[in-house]
Formats: sequence, structure tokens, C-alpha cells
Amino acid sequence: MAPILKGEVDIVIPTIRSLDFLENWRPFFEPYHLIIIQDGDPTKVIKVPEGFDYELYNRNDINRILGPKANCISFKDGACRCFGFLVSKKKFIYTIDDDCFVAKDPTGKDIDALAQHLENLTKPSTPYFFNTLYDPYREGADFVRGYPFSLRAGVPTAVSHGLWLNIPDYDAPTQLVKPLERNKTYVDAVMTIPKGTLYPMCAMNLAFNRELVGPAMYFGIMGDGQPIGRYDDMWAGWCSKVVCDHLGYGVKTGLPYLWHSKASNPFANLKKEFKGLFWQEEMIPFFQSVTLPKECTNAQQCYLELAKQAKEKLGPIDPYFHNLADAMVTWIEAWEEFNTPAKSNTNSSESA
Ligand SMILES: O=c1ccn([C@@H]2O[C@H](COP(=O)(O)OP(=O)(O)O[C@H]3O[C@@H](CO)[C@H](O)[C@H]3O)[C@@H](O)[C@H]2O)c(=O)[nH]1
Ligand SMILES: [Mn+2]
Repeated sequence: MAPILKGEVDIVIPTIRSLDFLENWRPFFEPYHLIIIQDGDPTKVIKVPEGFDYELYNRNDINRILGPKANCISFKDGACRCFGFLVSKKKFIYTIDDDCFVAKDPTGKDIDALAQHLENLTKPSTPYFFNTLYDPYREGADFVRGYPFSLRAGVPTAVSHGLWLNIPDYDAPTQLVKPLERNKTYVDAVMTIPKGTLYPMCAMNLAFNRELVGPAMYFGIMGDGQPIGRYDDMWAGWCSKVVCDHLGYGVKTGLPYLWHSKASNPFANLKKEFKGLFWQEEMIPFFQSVTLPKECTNAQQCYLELAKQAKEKLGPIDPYFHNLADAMVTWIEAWEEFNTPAKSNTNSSESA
């Protein structure tokens, strides 16, 4: 069978470890193009398994390509992955961590996570009214009795948030008290997250429509030189959900699962997350109450407005939020530079 949407998908992988995990994904990923963001020491040579089509960027490349704007891309944090979103030219992005493997469904069959994401993204969402049989567009399901006919067309789907078997995406305190907990529950469901409801978006197994929501998928300034780390995907999740709600796009969560193999160190994570654990209690109410003016009709405009409001409302918590808001603006400037027709050549350090 021909690979689905082959020329319209980039797979973005941030890595500070190795790319050995790709061997496990070979049957599913080999037909697609990979954008690898090598984090940490740029002099380290990382091996990409034979046969994959890829471009690879290390920190020196990011600095060279973005110049002064490179300060909006994090160093020593998985947040560096958003550089791949910026330089991609494809409609869909699938991003995955380097410690994730192919999971099996309850019948023992290997799950093609990318195919399920593309199915989620190419079928509509239902953010305005919940369908109790979950995704009505899945084979074998439909809208249940009482579902408004006027809403059955749904809206375009912008984000597909997949889940994880084995190591769950816990914060450091939860990891510390439950070091042996493993997720073994496979829930065979895809559902739209209702309009007005936020969620903790994890970037381990995430796909999105770059054309609809790419500018709002900014992973912030985290890690080296910042007072916070590991809130990259949370930040992007809150921002992109607010933008999707405003623009009338859907966000789905559920299938596909993958197998998350490696628990990151909870003590190291606690240090990185510490301030975020407090700040999230103020960040979330901000996103819950934010409203975007009707003049904001695309993701760039929405994102600049969010940056303005974040500076004003979150700035008093800590000077970090001033810097983050400035970085959000820089990100949009970079986005416009890279995503305006005519300017597209990034000249990566390596490609095959
Ligand atoms: O400094 C770094 C640290 C990590 N990476 C790469 O980012 C991903 C995720 O890293 P890791 O597996 O260590 O983190 P988890 O706690 O398991 O994953 C969750 O935390 C996230 C928030 O940052 C992440 O999106 C979640 O899935 C790996 O590919 C690392 O190699 C990095 O590039 N730089
Ligand atoms: Mn991991």
C-alpha cells in the first residue's frame, strides 16, 4: 500500500541521545522525510540509520540560520524541536521523542501511529457538542441520537494528540511517588477536546496541521539559561488550544498509542519543572480567561495578540514571562521569514 500523504508530512525529532529507535519505526517512517534537531553538544556526531531521508540541524546550524532570532529556540530542552516546525515546508508535522517505540494494539498488531494521526487530522472534529460514541467519523461509529444535525459537518482538525503505553507522561512529583507505575490501559477511542477546555499537551506523540496552527506551536524558551524547563509542550498546548478555539479548529486526543520506554530522571526533572509547578496555577487561569479579538483571523495574528496579553497578565509573576512574550514575537517574525514564498532555503549541515 502506498504511504499515506507521503509528500505532505515531515517527522520532527529532537534528540540529545541517539537515533537508534528509528530502526524500530523503519517500516512506518522510511517513506517519509525526517527533520532531526540535535540538541546539546554540536560537535557530537549522531548516526542516522541507513536509508532514511532526513535533514539534521545542530545548534551551530540553528544559530547560523536564524542569526539573532536564534534566541527564541531553546537549548538543552526538548523545546528545540520547534525549529523543525519552522523550517518544514509540509502541511502536516508528526513529532516524536527518541525513546518511543512501536506499540501493539490489543490484538498484538503493530500500531502505525503516523497513519492514525493522519486519519485524525484529515477527518473533522466536533468541538461544539460531545458525541458519546467518541469520534463519529471513525469506521463503525456515527453521531448518536440527539446530536444536532447542524453540527454534524464538524470543523477542520488542527491537532492530533496521541498517547503512550508503558511510561506515562507524569510530572516529577507524581513520578517520584509512583516510580513503578506503568500505563497498560489501551483505550480504543479518539475524541475531540471540547471548545473552551484546556488540556496538558504532550509532545511525545503529537501531530498537527502546520498550515492551520503552525505559528501557535511554539515551544517557548526553556532549558539552558532559563528558570524553567519541560513546560515547552504545555505552553504550546495551551496557546494552540486557545488559538484553535478562536479560529474554529478542532483538537483530538486518544489513539494512536506508542510505547514510551524510558523514564527521565525525576530529580533532574523536578529541578527543571520546579517553578512551572507553581506558575502553572496562574498560567492556566490566564489561558482559561483569555479572549482574542475577532480581527485576529489567522494563527500568526492570534499568536501575536496572545504574546501581548501574556506579557501584560503573566509579566507581573516573574520577569521570565516578559522574555517569553518577546520570544513569542521573535518566533512569529522567524515564522514569517521562513514561511513566506520565495524564502525557503535553510542549508542544513547534513542531508541524505
Ligand atoms: O535537553 C534535552 C532533553 C531532551 N531532549 C529530547 O526531547 C525528547 C523528550 O525528552 P525525554 O524523553 O527526556 O523527556 P520525557 O520526560 O520522557 O518526555 C516528556 O517531556 C517533554 C517535555 O520536554 C516531552 O515532550 C515529553 O514527551 C527526547 O527526544 C530527548 O532526546 C532534548 O532534545 N534536549
Ligand atoms: Mn521520554
